[in-house]
Amino acid sequence: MSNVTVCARFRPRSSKEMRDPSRDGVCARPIDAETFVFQDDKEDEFTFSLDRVFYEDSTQAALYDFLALPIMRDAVNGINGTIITYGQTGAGKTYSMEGPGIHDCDDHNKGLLPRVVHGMFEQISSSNDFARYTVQLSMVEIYMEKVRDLLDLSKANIQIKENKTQGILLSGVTEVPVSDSAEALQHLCTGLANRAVGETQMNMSSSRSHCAYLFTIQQDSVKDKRVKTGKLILVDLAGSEKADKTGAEGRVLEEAKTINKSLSALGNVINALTSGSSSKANHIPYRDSKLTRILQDALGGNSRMALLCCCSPSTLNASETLSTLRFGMRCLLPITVQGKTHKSITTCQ
Ligand SMILES: Nc1ncnc2c1ncn2[C@@H]1O[C@H](COP(=O)(O)OP(=O)(O)OP(=O)(O)O)[C@@H](O)[C@H]1O
Repeated sequence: MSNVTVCARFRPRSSKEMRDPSRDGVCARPIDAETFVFQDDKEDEFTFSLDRVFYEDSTQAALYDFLALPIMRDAVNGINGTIITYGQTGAGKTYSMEGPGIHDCDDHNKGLLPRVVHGMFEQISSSNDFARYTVQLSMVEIYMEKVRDLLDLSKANIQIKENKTQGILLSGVTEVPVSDSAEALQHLCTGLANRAVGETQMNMSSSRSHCAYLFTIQQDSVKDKRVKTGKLILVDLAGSEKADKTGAEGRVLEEAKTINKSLSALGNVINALTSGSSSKANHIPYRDSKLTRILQDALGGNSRMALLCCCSPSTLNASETLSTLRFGMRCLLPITVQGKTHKSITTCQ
């Protein structure tokens, strides 16, 4: 992977969290735009440095500009990209990805997904006359290792295939051609409404499934007939809370275990990609989960990825936030500090 960005975002505290009197109620103390000091349940302190930290007062626009805009631009130019929100349930993944609603929310609150859609069509319409673009949209949900088509709920078990020319394919998945942002947003709303219907049918919560928005952007050059294709995938992951902490039993426990397995598969894949070795011996375990298999093209090769670690700033959720941040640190590219290569520059104090 040529480029990976890892950021953290602390959402504002909820009213319940505001009432927590311990240690001012917050577990992170900002140092600057990349660094903060984190205090865990035992009051041990850790200094975290990431590519960017978005604190409680950060805007959706700032998040988009730093994290998503460069990846969207590259995707329009044929470079695959992935944007992922990670974190425990209620940490702000969906708010960051969608905002309060895809369609009917004001400009200020709009999340990454509608901003990416607007930005993509803006870039396409401002491009020169020598290229013709087509954009296709698919939307799937991964629940209990089954891939479900959110644009056609009758396709409840989509198979993942690979082909030499097109790479990873979701066999038979609905791909709708979209020619402007209004059309794309309309389909995304349909997909989200279907997701809610599916939840009721299966008696599950959306926080227990991964949701992936897939854009395939094809650029046909009028001049030299060259065709470039960029795949851009946005993923709102299932909540990352640990199975043993939820006190779950039966199906809920199975759900939690399946989610944990796929999230650790994702961590292992990104870790393998960023651990530096480009030799053939460096096996990338894409096949360990449906999630990593779907993301294979958008993560491997000459691609870009941004991971947003969504965090509660509250001491009430400190241990979950610490594991979210540790996941993020595993995904960072090694950094060379004073001649030594570090996986990250996290330090325990
Ligand atoms: N940056 C933010 N600014 C304002 N409110 C936020 C922000 N982030 C999250 N929230 C609010 O916090 C609550 C939880 O956020 P959200 O639903 O996005 O969490 P989540 O991680 O997606 O949870 P789940 O896994 O259940 O989907 C929501 O009420 C949301 O509006």
